[in-house]
Amino acid sequence: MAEITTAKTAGKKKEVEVFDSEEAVAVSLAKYTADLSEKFCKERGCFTVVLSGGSLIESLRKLLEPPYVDSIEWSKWHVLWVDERVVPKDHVDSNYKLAYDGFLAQVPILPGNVYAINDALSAEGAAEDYETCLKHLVNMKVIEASSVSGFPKFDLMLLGMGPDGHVASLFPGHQLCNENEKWVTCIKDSPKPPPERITFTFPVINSSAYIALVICGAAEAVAVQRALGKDQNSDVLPVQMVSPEGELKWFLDKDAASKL
Ligand SMILES: O=C(O)[C@H](O)[C@@H](O)[C@H](O)[C@H](O)COP(=O)(O)O
Repeated sequence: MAEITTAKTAGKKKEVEVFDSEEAVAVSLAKYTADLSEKFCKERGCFTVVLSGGSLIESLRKLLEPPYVDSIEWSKWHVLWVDERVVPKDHVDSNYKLAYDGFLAQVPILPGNVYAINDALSAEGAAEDYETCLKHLVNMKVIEASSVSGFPKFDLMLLGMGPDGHVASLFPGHQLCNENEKWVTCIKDSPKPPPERITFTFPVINSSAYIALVICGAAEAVAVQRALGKDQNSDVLPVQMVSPEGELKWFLDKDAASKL
């Protein structure tokens, strides 16, 4: 049985759900994503979904099966990345390749609605180019603009977390965690290889309507404990800075939640 904790602070809703297994996380994540897809396709005529790299893509596998594979309005999806490694799109480290091979190639999302980074550019160039792409999509009203922050407001952001508490390519103690003007920026000294990446900034992440933080495995348990337990440590982990305008839901398996 899943354990659920829900809290509302200053109008923001945060829910933490602990599942018995990664399989149960994947089942619930598929329903959560499909329900939001239905809501936004009905309300806005499209659905903007932001992916991260890592194990998240594997956790989306239930969307590739009935009933969701047939019921989701895939042609209304617009897919972007919260972070990407600065490597060619066919490189083993590419988040695009990971998502394409493991997910996108198996559903009828329109190729023109999949926004990969320009892999012909430098890290700085790719970040600027991606920000320009976001601005265009906001102007076209594919992506909403937040009336609170003015930053792009994605319908659903799907985030993983590293054992050190990083999200996207925003690492503990790194100055990029404090970037508050740019929409997309680059890092050239990522502690997790490869070193060059582009990433959305916290103002963009936190303007989201919905964020799912999907965390499985014992390696992440200490960071989960620091973020959700009674933490005495004054250093704030990037994952603790995730605080969307809309709703935040943590999907944890019991190993990730083992220190709570
Ligand atoms: O490009 C990346 O490295 C990812 O976007 C990164 O932020 C990832 O989501 C976390 O590191 C969690 O990865 P795991 O789920 O594989 O632990």
